[in-house]
Amino acid sequence: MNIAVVGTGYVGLVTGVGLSEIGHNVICIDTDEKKVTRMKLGESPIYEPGLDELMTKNIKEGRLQFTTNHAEAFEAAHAIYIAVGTPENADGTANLTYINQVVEQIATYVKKDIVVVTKSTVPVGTNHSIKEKLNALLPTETKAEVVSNPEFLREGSAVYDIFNGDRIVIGADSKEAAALIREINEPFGIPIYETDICSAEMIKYASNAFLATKISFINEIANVCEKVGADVEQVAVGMGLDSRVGTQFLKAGIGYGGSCFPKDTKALKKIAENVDYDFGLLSAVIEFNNKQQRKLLDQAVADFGSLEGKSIGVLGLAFKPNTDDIREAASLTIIPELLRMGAHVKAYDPIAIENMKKVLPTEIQYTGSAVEAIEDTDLVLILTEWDEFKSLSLEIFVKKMKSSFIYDGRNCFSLEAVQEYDINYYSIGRKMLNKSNLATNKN
Ligand SMILES: NC(=O)C1=CN([C@@H]2O[C@H](COP(=O)(O)OP(=O)(O)OC[C@H]3O[C@@H](n4cnc5c(N)ncnc54)[C@H](O)[C@@H]3O)[C@@H](O)[C@H]2O)C=CC1
Ligand SMILES: O=C(O)[C@H]1O[C@H](OP(=O)(O)OP(=O)(O)OC[C@H]2O[C@@H](n3ccc(=O)[nH]c3=O)[C@H](O)[C@@H]2O)[C@H](O)[C@@H](O)[C@@H]1O
Repeated sequence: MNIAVVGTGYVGLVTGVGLSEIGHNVICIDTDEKKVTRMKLGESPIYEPGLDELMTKNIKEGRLQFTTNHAEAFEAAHAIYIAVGTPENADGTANLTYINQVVEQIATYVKKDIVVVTKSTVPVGTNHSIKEKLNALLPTETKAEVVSNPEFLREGSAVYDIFNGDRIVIGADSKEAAALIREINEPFGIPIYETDICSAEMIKYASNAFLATKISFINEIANVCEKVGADVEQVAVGMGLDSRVGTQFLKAGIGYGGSCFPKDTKALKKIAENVDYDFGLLSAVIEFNNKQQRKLLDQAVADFGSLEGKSIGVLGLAFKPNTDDIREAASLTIIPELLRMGAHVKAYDPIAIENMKKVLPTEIQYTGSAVEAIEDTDLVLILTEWDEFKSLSLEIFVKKMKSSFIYDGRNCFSLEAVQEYDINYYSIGRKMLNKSNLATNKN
């Protein structure tokens, strides 16, 4: 099958590469010329383990091409996938500017019947309005069908997810269009769930909102655990043994970030508001997550008093490990606040430093290693659970830091391991290991 994929971000590029790997002829279009030039050489513009290799392979085998030219890309396409961004508007609603641009481009360049597949996360009703607009703009003899095919991949494991997802959702009103998209996807060997368009659009938002709720729930449990002397890690294991609860997404920490959970929870709240429904539970999840992202900061202020003049090492800038994405990361909440309070910040991340430099170019002292970031510091904050941090020897903290205060927002170390050292260790939902009575550190 010939497929055109519009937009080569995390979703478009990985989808395009995945579809070519299962045998389709794929042409990916992006308006960003620099990106397209790199991709033609087999270089991924995003950090995603395994992606470069798979791109190069499929380019060489002649199934994967890149262009900035929509007309060329649409010419032979049996289906056009839309995978452009749907960022957040200031009021929390989804911004459909890029989607609308693609609709115009399809209407301008498509000359035959076409099936348009929406991969982007869009509010319920968007696919119906895409179909209406297209059929109004296309010549009368040409017909467009629209299929909602939301994406569930995670950044950092996107290549794995595209071939090993739990389900592929196909939302369609037309049996023929649904059959075409089923046929395209069947080689993935992933269970396919067919439904109507509105339900497919809602499945995407409901899934992300549910996962965000699960994270906020375990984080609230963690906060109570700290106060009653329970250990959230053990509580999560015990809860997960019940298959109705499940073991995943019960990792307590400093809240969820990334380009989707924060944006999609707000968009769903707005979708409900637009039909006069107050989604109170979701509002609480969003509000609580904002507080949880500040948790280490609040704890540091409570323990140290003023942070002015303190040297603080930050380990981890990305919103989660194995990605260079810092969108809505806890680091973006915490670091500016530390700087405002007069602290000196040294920061290290294995791959997200370049992205952080675009936001805070001079205010932070970026280091080339984790060890340099912790050297001579009064306090270290761990914001992302990179394996590189988890495998650091705890002795290094004792040797290199001015005084060994580690505030771990991702529970990278076991309490048993930390207990072996002279370290003051605060983590999420677990006992605080307070070796040198923190009260004496207050300014
Ligand atoms: N990032 C993720 O892990 C996931 C994202 N999603 C959803 O997928 C959609 C895309 O997200 P990302 O891939 O993160 O976006 P992104 O922002 O990384 O990439 C979008 C790309 O589209 C290009 N573009 C914009 N307008 C264009 C046009 N008219 N023609 C050609 N290219 C155009 C941009 O230059 C950019 O390269 C969003 O709706 C998002 O919510 C869904 C699941 C996972
Ligand atoms: O719509 C999307 O864009 C995607 O959003 C998430 O994927 P992603 O944001 O890449 O990453 P996750 O692994 O879900 O992590 C999101 C955030 O939640 C946090 N998290 C996750 C799991 C957990 O147990 N605890 C926890 O705090 C992570 O640290 C991270 O900040 C979903 O997992 C994907 O299914 C979805 O396709």
